[in-house]
Parts: sequence; C-alpha cells; structure tokens
Amino acid sequence: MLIHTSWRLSLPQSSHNQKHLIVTTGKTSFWHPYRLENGSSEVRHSPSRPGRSVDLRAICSKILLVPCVLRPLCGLFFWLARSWNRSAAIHQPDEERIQQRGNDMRMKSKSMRYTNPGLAGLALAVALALDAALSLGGMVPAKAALFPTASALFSSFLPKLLHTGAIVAFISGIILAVVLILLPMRQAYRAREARLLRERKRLEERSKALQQQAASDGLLGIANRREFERVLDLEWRRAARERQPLSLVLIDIDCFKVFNDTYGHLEGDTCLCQVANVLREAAARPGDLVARYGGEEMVILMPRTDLDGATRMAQRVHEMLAERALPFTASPITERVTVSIGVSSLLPKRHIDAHTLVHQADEGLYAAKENGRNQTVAVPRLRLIASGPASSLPQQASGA
Ligand SMILES: Nc1nc2c(ncn2[C@@H]2O[C@H](COP(=O)(O)OP(=O)(O)OP(=O)(O)O)[C@@H](O)[C@H]2O)c(=O)[nH]1
Repeated sequence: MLIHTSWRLSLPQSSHNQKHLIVTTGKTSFWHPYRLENGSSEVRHSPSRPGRSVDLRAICSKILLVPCVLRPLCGLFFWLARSWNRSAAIHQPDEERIQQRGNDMRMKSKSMRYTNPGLAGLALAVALALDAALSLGGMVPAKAALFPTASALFSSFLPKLLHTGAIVAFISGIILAVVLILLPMRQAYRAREARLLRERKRLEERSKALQQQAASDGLLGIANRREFERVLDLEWRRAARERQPLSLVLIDIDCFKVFNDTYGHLEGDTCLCQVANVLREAAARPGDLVARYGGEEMVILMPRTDLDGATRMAQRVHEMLAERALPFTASPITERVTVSIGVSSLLPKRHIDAHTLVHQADEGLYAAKENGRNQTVAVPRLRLIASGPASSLPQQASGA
C-alpha cells in the first residue's frame, strides 16, 4: 500500500495523551506515531519522503524471512556434518587409521574432519546470531505499523515488549552461538585426544614387544647374545661404581653333538629348551640374567654375587638337571643330559674389559670338559692377573 497523499486530522481532547494514531484507509489500517504541536489538536501528515514507511514494511517482511530459511538450512548442515563425521569414525577401522598416520597430509585432513561439528556449529551460531539481530530489528516493523491490531490493543505495551524480546533474543542468540561453537569443538578435541592416547598406548606396547623380541632368543625364549653383551657392559660399570662383585656362570651341554646325531635336531632343540627352563628356574633373583651365549652354550650373569654364590648356583643347575633326568642313552657320561660349567667372579674395574669375566668362565668350562665333563670349575680372581694354560692355574672344581 502506498500513501502519498497529505492529510490533516483534528483529534478529540480525550486522545491527546496518546502517542500513536491508527489510520484506516480502505481495508488497511496502519499505526502512525504523532506529536501535537503547541497544544494544537491537529495532526498533519506530509509525505516528505513518499512511500518510505511502506518500503520499510516490505523490506522488513522480506528480511524476516532470512532467518526462517537460514535456521533450518544451518540445522540441516549441522546434522549432516555430525552424522558424516560419526559414520567416518565408525567405518574406518583402527588399523587403517594407524596406517594412514604415516601420511601427514591425510592426518591433517582427518583432524579437520573432526572439527567439522565445530564448523557446522559455527554456521548455525552465525545464523542464530543473525536471527537475533534481526529480531532486534523487530522494533523497526513495530514503528512501521506492521501489527496494527496488536498495537491498537497494546499501543503502549507492545513496543516495550518487542524491544525487551528483541534484546533477550539477541543475548540468547549470542549465548547460543558461543555454546554451539564451544561444545562441538570441545567434543572434537576430546575425541581426538582420546584417540591419540589410545594410539600412543598401542605404539608403546608394540615398541615394548619389539624390544623384547629383539632382545630374546627365538628358540629358547631367554635373552640373546646381543642382550647379554648390553647387560654385561651395564652391570660391569655398575659393579665397578658400587665396588660389588660380578659373577658369570657359563654352561655347556655335554656331548650335544652326539645328542643331535642320536635324536635329531628337533629333539636337540627341545633338549636345549628344557635346559634353558632349568636355568631360568635356578636363577630366581630379579637381577640375574639368563642368556644364550651361542650354540648350546648358555650363561647366567649374576650381579652382586661372589665366587661362592655363583658356584652354588652352578651346583643347583647340576642338581636340578639330575632331578629332571632328561634321557640321553647315547651319552658317554651317564644316561641323562648333563652339563659342564665354568664359573668366574670379579671385582670389576673400569679400565678392565668386561669380557675378561667371560674369558675366565670359559677357561673354567674348558677345564671342566678336560676333567671329564658333568662338573663345575670355578676360576678364582687371581686368574685375572695370572696368565698361561688353564690346567696350570688354580681351580676349584665340583662334580655333579
Ligand atoms: N639342535 C640344536 N643343536 C645345536 C644348536 N646350536 C648348536 N647345536 C649343536 O650343538 C653341538 C655342539 O657340539 P660341540 O661344540 O662339538 O660340543 P659337544 O658335542 O656338546 O661336545 P662337548 O661340548 O665337548 O661336550 C653341534 O652339533 C651343534 O650343531 C641348536 O640351536 N639346536
């Protein structure tokens, strides 16, 4: 409706306190604010800016449609983004995700995917803020006489109501916007953090398993040669620092070649495993290390143990093997599996090579073999200084 004509009204005295006037033209009524000048009872309307109030009404009506359209659209986008994200998380197996971690770019794009709810929330929040801001503009249509009937009923109450409602809508829109941004972002952050923690734990376990694998002998399940060398070096330096004795028990299965030739290599392997189990049981202290030194030779490294203690350990091995009585009918010694043992013990010094301990135990082992096998020869510390053939040196031997 366009109103271009000028008009003038004389008001009854009773309406002088009113601030708005309801003008009815044909079927349409509109709400017109007025001000009485100098006690006059006349109201003038001159369309200095023709059609302005009507333009405002049309514009506001259109503008008010925007949030109505935007709100469901953003809600839809929000929902789609969330369900897309969830289905992506469900359908992607963990293994696959771990493989993809190798590629930084993919990882980056994946982390972006997890923030999608945040982006969707942002979009929704912006729409709501816009909505709220436009509600604030509800004052404009009120002044543009959009609600003639209501204004007739609540001519003084309605503007206040619209104004308060608009402010409440605006503030709640802002709060909603902040909440909608923060909540999905926090959710995404937590999900990502939990995922990273799970992955870290898994990688730690895997790395531990790999370390164990690299340090142990595949057949016997005890430490391998490399691990023995590492621990020997470590314990040697520790013992030198703490001035504590370090002992080594070197064990070799007697006539193992004959065993293999008689029973075959598979049985030979089983026999090796059984001897390794005996050693594991015998070396009960947490600091002791049982390792495969090579072939059918095994060692027990014993920190903070002197020669007597190590010799007792060797004796225990003989006894336990005798108890097990692993059959070896072809043995030239007895009809069961036996071992020869060389024992050495030193007070380590930093300038002495740790392998001195091994060489000395090896001399003891050699002497035990020479003396008829199935026995232990402990090499006293003096041997470190002395040199010459093993047989010519002092030995402490014990048979099983
Ligand atoms: N089954 C099996 N045999 C092994 C393994 N490692 C080494 N051997 C065998 O152990 C035997 C060691 O033989 P030798 O070094 O001659 O010693 P021995 O026959 O035990 O004789 P003495 O040590 O003098 O009593 C060889 O036949 C090797 O093949 C293994 O992992 N499994």
